[in-house]
Amino acid sequence: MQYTFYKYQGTGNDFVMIDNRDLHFPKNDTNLIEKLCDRRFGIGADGLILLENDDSTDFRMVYYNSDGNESSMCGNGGRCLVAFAKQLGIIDTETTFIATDGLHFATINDAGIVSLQMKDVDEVRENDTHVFLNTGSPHHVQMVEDLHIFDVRNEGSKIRYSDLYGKAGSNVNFVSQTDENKFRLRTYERGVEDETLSCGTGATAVAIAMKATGKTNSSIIELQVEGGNLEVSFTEKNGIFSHVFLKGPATFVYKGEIDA
Ligand SMILES: N[C@H](CCC[C@H](N)C(=O)O)C(=O)O
Repeated sequence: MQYTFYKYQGTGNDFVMIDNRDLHFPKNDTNLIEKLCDRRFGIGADGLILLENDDSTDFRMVYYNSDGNESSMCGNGGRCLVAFAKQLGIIDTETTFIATDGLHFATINDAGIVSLQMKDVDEVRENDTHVFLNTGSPHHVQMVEDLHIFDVRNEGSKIRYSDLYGKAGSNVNFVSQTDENKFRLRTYERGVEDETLSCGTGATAVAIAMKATGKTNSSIIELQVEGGNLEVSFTEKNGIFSHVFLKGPATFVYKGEIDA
């Protein structure tokens, strides 16, 4: 079977995007999705995203990690999907779409910068070594020294598979503060089972966790990730974070055909 795909990346978190409005794609074929995401035997990506029709919004987002399994919300993938929808002529400069964690409003400017509204966060679980919260995907957040030489893959894997997070596991973010409202993070991603160059729900989780734990008083946070820079902004009232926006570039790389 031949598939047309579009490759996108958002601060180095990369995706195979497929226009599935005609529902031709075999959504339950885990092995096919894993192969398409394989960086040697396939196209190569951290995840695969289907754009589908929806009765009450501009489109539906269906997200798969590179292990081939459907998963929870992907912030960078959501931003790339907005750019893809514009490339297909489905939207112009703003949209509302539906994803596994609910509705998302987003805008895209002429420079391809996408600002994506993320779900509200009403629970930030703090303890002495780390913070846990869900920004559409589950995230463990902990401060580390010497982040630039930290063993993210091994240390992240230990936490992801630990008793802390049971069978479902969690994404794991390691953070250092570089200024009052600036942080650097590196992320071990569940379902990729490796460090990725960026994680949008992770950057969102780090920004909220840093505010919740008093590391910053700002509500506009700059995140340096391995693949670039993201901005997260929010409103906080009585421990509830709303109007949460994840902003950054979403870039079309190439269009291709693959027999698989
Ligand atoms: N690996 C995540 C989903 C993708 C998250 C990440 N790519 C993002 O940009 O938010 C999970 O299974 O929870």
